[in-house]
Amino acid sequence: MPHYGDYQNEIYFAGLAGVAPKLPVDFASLEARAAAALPPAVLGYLQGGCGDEFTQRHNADAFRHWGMTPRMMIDCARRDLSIDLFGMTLPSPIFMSPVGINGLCTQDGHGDIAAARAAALTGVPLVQSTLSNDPIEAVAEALGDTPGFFQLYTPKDKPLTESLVNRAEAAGYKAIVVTLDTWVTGWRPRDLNVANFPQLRGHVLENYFSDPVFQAMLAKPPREDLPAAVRQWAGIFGKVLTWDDMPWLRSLTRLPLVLKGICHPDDARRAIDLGADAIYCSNHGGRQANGGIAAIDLLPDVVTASGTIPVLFDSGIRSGSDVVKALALGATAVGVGRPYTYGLALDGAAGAAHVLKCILAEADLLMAVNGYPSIAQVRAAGATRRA
Ligand SMILES: Cc1cc2nc3c(=O)[nH]c(=O)nc-3n(C[C@H](O)[C@H](O)[C@H](O)COP(=O)(O)O)c2cc1C
Ligand SMILES: O=C(O)C(=O)c1ccccc1
Repeated sequence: MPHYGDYQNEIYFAGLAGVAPKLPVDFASLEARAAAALPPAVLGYLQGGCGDEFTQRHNADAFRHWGMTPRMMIDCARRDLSIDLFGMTLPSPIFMSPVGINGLCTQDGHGDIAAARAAALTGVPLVQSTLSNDPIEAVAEALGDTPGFFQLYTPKDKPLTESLVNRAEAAGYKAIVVTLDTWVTGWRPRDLNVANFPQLRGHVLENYFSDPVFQAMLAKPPREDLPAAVRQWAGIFGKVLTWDDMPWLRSLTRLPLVLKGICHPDDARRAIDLGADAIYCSNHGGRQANGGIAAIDLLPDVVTASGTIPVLFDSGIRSGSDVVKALALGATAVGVGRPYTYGLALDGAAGAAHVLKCILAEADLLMAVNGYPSIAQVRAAGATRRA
């Protein structure tokens, strides 16, 4: 069983030899470092959100009004952070949320591979976006034995959708995560003010360009006429999905089917009735709709509606204590988004792995101090909303 809290001692002991951690251990310092290092357009796309970014800020701030009560005299010398998901036992309760511009986070343009290596280094599963600078097959290889889940942006073209899902299955991905909230892009002032949308500049489209069904839609290979390929992509990117599409989505795969972007308990119930294997409660980090309620405040009702079906959660996770709170509120597994991308940008796979290790160390030590030896105990203890 990994002892995630040991990362703390590693850091302090390295300090005895005069070595401080290469990257900060807290989100605020990490974000400041990334802001200084990243090209402004990449930073704006990563850091930015919808409208005046109220929902995005509130996602993170809302964790402050949830609290946990420590319990004493419980043997927590060894903590078990493992969870069961999709028939697998995973060593920790976190995963890497899909981020479609991981590819641009490293200078070599292979940030998707670096993210997969970070997953392999930590055992933290990666949800790999459809948007990628490297094809999902290469990303799967870099994952080694660590599980990957494929996040599907459902194209308007059904044969292309089928091809992407078949490729993900063949490459060994363990679940299909269909994102529901991004068939159209939310209003993002930071990107609009500099007229920058990376996909339209030909970035992160490798899964389309490498796909035989997509290639057959073009007169020339994508790299020989990039503007035409990008136009084609823009034309087919986002299918408007409705509940009537669920039987078709369900028929695409035997892998567990996860619906990402569910925020309302009625939607969770409907998804489960129509065959979803897991619910992914998320508001896309406040990038898609502004003015909404913080995702963590929506989680408890979604969990109740989901019964025994697993609930994945992300949006606003910045620390180990955020992870523990989300688990206490009923999440089965918790997604880290922006924090790992900053690590990726600053130090590639090692940087992203550092961020994940810090979050896990803090979560583990919090469980130790609070008297929760396992995730089941965290969940049983719950969290309280402050007035
Ligand atoms: C730059 C960026 C790109 C993203 N790309 C995708 C994507 O391709 N697919 C997807 O389902 N979600 C995508 N997301 C949303 C994340 O999966 C996740 O829901 C979000 O980052 C959670 O918010 P947080 O990072 O503020 O915690 C993206 C998020 C960011 C920051
Ligand atoms: O930037 C995003 O959050 C994202 O997931 C996305 C992907 C494609 C088109 C628009 C937004």
